[in-house]
Amino acid sequence: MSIQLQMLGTGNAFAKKYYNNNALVHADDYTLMIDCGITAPLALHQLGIELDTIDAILVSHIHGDHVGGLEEIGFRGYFVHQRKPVLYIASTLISPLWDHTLSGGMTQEGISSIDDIFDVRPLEPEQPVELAPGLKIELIQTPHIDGKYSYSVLINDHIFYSADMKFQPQLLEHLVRERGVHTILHDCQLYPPGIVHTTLEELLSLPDDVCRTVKLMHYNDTKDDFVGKTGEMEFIEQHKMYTFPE
Ligand SMILES: Nc1ccn([C@@H]2O[C@@H]3COP(=O)(O)O[C@H]3[C@H]2O)c(=O)n1
Ligand SMILES: [Zn+2]
Ligand SMILES: [Zn+2]
Repeated sequence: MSIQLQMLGTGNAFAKKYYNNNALVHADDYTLMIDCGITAPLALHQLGIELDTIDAILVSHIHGDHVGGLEEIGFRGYFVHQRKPVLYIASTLISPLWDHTLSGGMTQEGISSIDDIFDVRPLEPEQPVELAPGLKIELIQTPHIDGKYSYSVLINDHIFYSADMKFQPQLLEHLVRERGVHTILHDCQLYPPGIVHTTLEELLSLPDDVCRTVKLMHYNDTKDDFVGKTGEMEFIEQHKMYTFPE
């Protein structure tokens, strides 16, 4: 079965032309949302996608452009739909997400923990989980902010979806050459220095066989200036539906 991917947004944290870098992954009639940033509820609305068509949300790390929409989604589930959204999240991120991000806005009578709002399904890195027939995910811990956890996602063994991450050429080579990854969706900082992200320059330095698999996302508003300057790597466009072989 093929996987369909639609980015709700492809922008970086400060982009204004593009929504936050969040994705919908469709496997048959199951839909997984990867990250739920500040702009995710608006992007869903603009696309005419109802919340109840999303089967689960997966969180890569705790930054606003990746989790900032969870309060709205959680409250809508609690007060409007009387349904807890399913939340796949690395076990190390559960307490940071609730204690440092969500609890300030959401704690009230009847709501005292993340489990009151979400159907939390803890994940461990390198332990694949089948979410639905035809959709398997595996978290891979990748470096982003020193001292904080962040997890990229391997989809059906062959599609690597980067969380925000510093350049990891050895990991990317390993994924393509040893693990059969055919598509790498990678965050891309167009201007150096990357510091907490991978730059276009770094991605262009990858060997050809790896470079060929890379598609660029999480870019800034001047992305059009770089069209034709990214070698074999193409920019993923928000809202367009892409089909990848399994
Ligand atoms: N050490 C840091 C930490 C964060 N940042 C910026 O803040 C953004 C938070 O969301 P992001 O998508 O991870 O991108 C980060 C950097 O732009 C940064 O530039 N340097
Ligand atoms: Zn980000
Ligand atoms: Zn980040």
